[in-house]
Formats: sequence, structure tokens, C-alpha cells
Amino acid sequence: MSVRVVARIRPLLKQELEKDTIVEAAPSATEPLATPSIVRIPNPKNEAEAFSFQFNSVYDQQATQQQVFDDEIAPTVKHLFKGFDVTIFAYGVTGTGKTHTMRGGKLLAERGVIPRLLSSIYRRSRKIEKDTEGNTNIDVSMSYYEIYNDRVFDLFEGPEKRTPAGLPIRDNNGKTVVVGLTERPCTSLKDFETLYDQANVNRSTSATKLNAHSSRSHAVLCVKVTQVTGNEVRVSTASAIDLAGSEDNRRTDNGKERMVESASINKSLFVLAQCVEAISKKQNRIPYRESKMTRILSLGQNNGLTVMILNLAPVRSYHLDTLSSLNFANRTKKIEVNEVENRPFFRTAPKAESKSGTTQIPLANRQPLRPKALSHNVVPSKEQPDKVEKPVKAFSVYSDKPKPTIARPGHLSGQGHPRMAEAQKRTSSEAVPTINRPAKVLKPSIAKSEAAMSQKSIEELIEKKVAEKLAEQALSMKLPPGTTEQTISPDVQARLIALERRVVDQESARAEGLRYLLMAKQHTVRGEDVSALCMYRLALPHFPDNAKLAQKMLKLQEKIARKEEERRPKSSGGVPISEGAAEDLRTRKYRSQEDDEEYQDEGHEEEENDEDVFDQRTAKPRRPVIRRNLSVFRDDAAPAAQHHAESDSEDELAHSLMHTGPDQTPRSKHILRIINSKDVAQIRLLKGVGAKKAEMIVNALCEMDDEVRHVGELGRLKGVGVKGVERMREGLVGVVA
Ligand SMILES: Nc1ncnc2c1ncn2[C@@H]1O[C@H](COP(=O)(O)OP(=O)(O)OP(=O)(O)O)[C@@H](O)[C@H]1O
Repeated sequence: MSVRVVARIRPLLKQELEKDTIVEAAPSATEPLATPSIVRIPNPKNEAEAFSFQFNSVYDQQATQQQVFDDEIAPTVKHLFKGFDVTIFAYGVTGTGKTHTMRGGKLLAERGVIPRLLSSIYRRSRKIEKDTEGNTNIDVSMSYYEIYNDRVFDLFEGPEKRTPAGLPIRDNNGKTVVVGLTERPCTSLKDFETLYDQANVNRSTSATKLNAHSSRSHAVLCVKVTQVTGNEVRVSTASAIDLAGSEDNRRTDNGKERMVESASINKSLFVLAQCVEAISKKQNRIPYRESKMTRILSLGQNNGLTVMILNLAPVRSYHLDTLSSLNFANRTKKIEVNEVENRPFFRTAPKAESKSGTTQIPLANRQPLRPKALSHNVVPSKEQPDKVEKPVKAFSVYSDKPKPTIARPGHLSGQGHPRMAEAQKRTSSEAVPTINRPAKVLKPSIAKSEAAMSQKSIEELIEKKVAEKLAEQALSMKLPPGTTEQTISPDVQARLIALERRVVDQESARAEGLRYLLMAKQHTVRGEDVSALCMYRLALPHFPDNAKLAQKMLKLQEKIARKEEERRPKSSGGVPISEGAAEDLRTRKYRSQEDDEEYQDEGHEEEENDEDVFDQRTAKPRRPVIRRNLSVFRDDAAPAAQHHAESDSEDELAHSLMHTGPDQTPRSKHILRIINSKDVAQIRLLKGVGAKKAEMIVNALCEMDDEVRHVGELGRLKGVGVKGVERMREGLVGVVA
């Protein structure tokens, strides 16, 4: 089944004017009386022309919270109870109504998708429990976390309990899991509301110019529904994700902190767009791993039902952003998701288990996308003997170890439904599966699996505690013996630190600029000139004096103008997307089906090279980055040679920018020498770096397969951070001039 994409146009806000409305919902031409399924928006370059985007449904400014929920989300609840996972996420530019749609307001009519979903889950639970005369017991629990600046934080924990690095995420048999996340039982809607409201206080929000309550993080709520009937346990998860909105920082007036958040938000959304693009082109490599959000969202890889709500602002000031979002959604709707029901498992091993051989199922990794098929991954049971015959499916079956806290003696002994009211909070004793709730494997025996589980949980706990201790230790670390900090006057030392801090800041800013530059480059190689120009513009403030960059932008502007000129005589009127004339809008990834097919003709073996264009970890371009078959990415039919020439000049530009950075100070050089030695024994002697962190750094370097060239890069290494670099420097005060 494809991802269901629905668009919602928010009403005008107080400061917005009716006359600026440019986005409208319309019914499809073939069914003029049906509910709207088209978003219409003018071409920014020629207002007489309109672009149309078709989605599963479109909600106009008047649509109520109830309508959106009833039409789009309520129907998924019964699937949830049948064992399918459900993922709902809101996507859109900042200030378009994602949080309003997902969370909503406090008034009954204003409640968003999430509280309504929970209300519906509880209602259904009660009905099932009643209909089965108490034979089926249903537990609801939830975990809630945010991804802020590419770090994961448990929203059930107050900010004071956060470690700087956040919670680690791991691949557990092909599933992305957050380690050490709290999972709380919530037995009623009231429970849920209390927990949810408390947790939302911990969410990172702040006022920006574009939204007074802007979410600065992606928030992921996972609601786990556990249905127990006798020995059979079925677990499914509903995940509701309120993504942070992309923002154009030319409009935000963001200060430094907001800019850092914004860069992180934009980067993760950019990676998400790349993933969607890669999926739609059926590339072998989907760059999920380049951001935590995409790793966790695993769009197109999670089995079950996925609904994307595309939030749109109706007004002109969002014009280009809206087009960009529409284009993204247009691609997302083509993603196929496997509908795989989570298989129930048994508290005791049923006889059928060994016969069917299901315990032999290998732990599956992430599934490649495949033609849609409603696959029921069903446990053989006496009631369904026909299904025993089915060949074992190799999809998404993994051992989801039972948590000791789930073991409810009452259930086992048939003594009703002890809801663990006493357990106000239960810390997940293992890696908590995120939104990707996989099917379960039959457990050979409870005793055995519980023993294994507790061992695993102990390890996880120890790991978490050790990480926390190390972080604390690092923060309170004394200067290593032999350093002579005291011999330097505090004034000089302060100046040195301030100077070096400036160097780090400059380097971070430069890395940000490079990131935009390299995004521009990616757009250029695909022939997406307007997007490339936007990226160059974003890069410009970071390299204000770079003549090459200015020249590059000028050339690109001229090229776009030339193309625009050539297109002028084209006819106007409502133009469907596939026939849209404006090249720059096509390059904003308006692709018709034919375009997509064309993309798939070639270029598969080289997809890995996408990563080469821009190494996210180091913000460092690698050469050579231009693929043989880049021509397939282009919208126009420019000769390949010209394209290569352009790309080469891009490379030159990147390199010229890379090498015009601030000079390294002696201490920076010294630190880099030690770091690049990849010698744990040496690295661990740096201030703030213990044995474990030294190993992490060496591992990161080995993973990069490269050197760290400046301290900005070092700060971005896993487990280091800007503060880490500062501490290393402090440790060398007086040791190195
Ligand atoms: N359907 C709607 N009806 C009424 N008001 C709405 C609607 N959608 C959005 N709004 C209002 O628009 C403003 C922005 O909405 P919201 O904060 O939900 O945006 P957002 O997309 O979550 O932004 P960000 O990404 O910055 O967090 C809020 O004041 C919200 O109340």
C-alpha cells in the first residue's frame, strides 16, 4: 500500500490577508462533486499559470479537527487492533499547522489527531474487552521522545536529566531502536493526557519570527497496544510524529541558537527528501542513516499503514516553500509500504510452533520495498489451520524480547487484568523499538526468553549508567598532571579561550556554509538550477568575500533568466503538473510519472556516490563527485560534457572554500595531530577524554576513513562536541604555546 498523503491548508492567521491567499483545495476534474483531492497553486513566475497536485484528499481552511481525524485517522484504528502498525506524521514548513493538527488545543473541538487517536484506542479497547467478556485484556503504554539537533531526548525525563549526547539509537536486527527510553503505561485517556501534557513541557519550542510557538524538534509519540487473549499476545504500535518545520532563514531573523536548530531541522528534512527521492527512483541505497530522524522514521521500510499529513499555509509569503512541500509530498505518495500484520506470540510455546518451523525464521533485516501486497504474517493456530500451511515469510520478523514488566501474573493465571497501576513509570529495560514495530517471533519458552531478556536489560542499564557517569566525569575533569595552567594569567587564558572559541565558531559557520554549497551542488548536478541558486544564496553569508561563489551565482542567475526567456511564449491556464512549463518549478522536483520512469533507466550502480557529494559528518566534499551517468538526473538535455564542466567548477569552488578557512592555532594543530594519530593511548590523555571516549573517537575516524582537518570537524565527531574541543584545548594551556 502506498503512503497515504493528505494535505491540509490552514486558515489565515490574524496578520494574514485574504487577498494573499494563493493555495486552494479543488475536487478532481473527473469527480467534480467529490471531496477535494487537488491542491492548486499559481506558478510564482507566471501567475496566470496554475499547478495542480493530486493527493488522497485535501482539507481546506474550513476543515475541522474532527473531520481530519474521522476521515483519515479513525479508519486506521481497527487495523491497529488487527496487529498492523500505524504511522502518522505531519510534514510542512514552520507555522503551517503541524502541531495544531497533531496535538491541537485544549478545547474539545480543538483537540488534534493524537488525543483523538488515544481516545479512539481506549474506546475500542473497552469494546473488545466487553465483547470478549474479559477474555481479552488490552494494555496501552507509550514512549515519547524528541529529536533535537540530531540528538534523541526522552520527553518523559526533565531537561535536567538529559545527557549532552542524548539517548543512543541502535540498529537492532534491522530495526532502529532508542536505547534507554522510558515506557509508561497509561490506562485511561485521563492518564494519557496528564502524561502527554507533562511531557510536552519538556519539548523544545521557542518563538521565531514565523511562529510564536515553533517546535524546534521532531516529536515522536509511540503508543503500544498489547492485546492478551489467554496465552496469545499481540503487540502493535501507533506512532504519531510531529516533525519540526523547515524554515527559510532569510525570513526568520533567527539568532545563533535558533539558527543551529534550524540548520539541524533543515538538514534532517533535506535528508528525508533525499530518502524519498531515492525510494522513488528505486535506488539501492537510501540515505536513512544520514540523520536520526530519517533513521527512526524509516519511511517506506516500516510495515503497516502510513499516513502523511501535509500542512500548508494558504498565503503568498510561503509560496516557494509550499511548492517545495507539495513536491516532496508528491513523491512521498508513491512510496509503497508493506502491510504486514504483527504476529502474535505466545506466553507458552504452543505445539504448532515447532511443527511450522516458525522459530527457524531468520531475524530479518530492513525490508527492501516491494510490490504492495497485503501480507498477513500469521501465527499458526488451531483456529486458523489453513494459515499453518503458508510458507514462512522472510519479512520483518525479529525477536522482540519480552520485557519483564509486561509479564503480568494475573494474565497468566487468568486472574483478570492487573493494570500495573502501581507502576507509574517503567523504564524500558531494553532498547525500545521506535516506530517500527516489527512482527514477533514465537518464543520457545517464557522462562528462557525472560532470562535472556533480563541479562540483556542489565547490560543496557549498565551501558546507560556508564555513559552517564562518563559524561559527568568528563564535565568535572581536573587538568591532567603536568599542565601548568596556573602559570598563565587568567586574563591571558581568557583571551586565548575566547580566541579559540571564535575559531570554532567560524569553523562551524563555514561548515554550515559548505553544507549549503554542497546541497547547491547536488541540485546543480541534477539540473535543478533554481534550487541550486537558493542554496548558494544560503551559503553566501558564510563566504561573503568569495569572488568565485559570487560569479557562480551570477552565472546561474543568467542561466535561469535565459531559460525563463526561452519559455515565455508558452500558453497559460491551469496546467497539470506533468505539463508544467516552468523549468525552475520542474526542478523543484515536480516530476510526472514519466519523469520518474526516466530516472530509473540508469544510474543505479552509482547511487552510492550520492554520499560522496557531501559527507554529512565532516561537511567536506570529496573528489571526484561527478557520476558518469549524471545526465539521467537532469531535466534538460544539456550535453554531458557541459555538465561535467559545470560540476568540475563546482568542485573547484568547494575546494577553494574549503581551503580558505581560518588558520589553525598551535593548540588546535597539536590536538589534531594527536587525534589523527588514531592512537587511543595518546588521545585518552587529552583533557576530558577518557579511554572510552578515545575509543569512540578512533572508531569514528575509522568509520570516516579520513583525517580530521580542523577543530570544527573534530567538534562534530561523535562524542566530542564543541565543548569537548574546548576542554581539550584548556588541557593544553601552558603546554603548547
Ligand atoms: N487548522 C487550524 N485552525 C486554526 N489555527 C491553526 C490551524 N492550523 C494552524 N493554526 C495556527 O497557526 C499557527 C501555527 O501553527 P503550528 O504551531 O501548529 O505550526 P507548526 O507547523 O507546528 O509550526 P512549527 O514547525 O514552527 O512548530 C498557530 O497559531 C496555530 O494555532
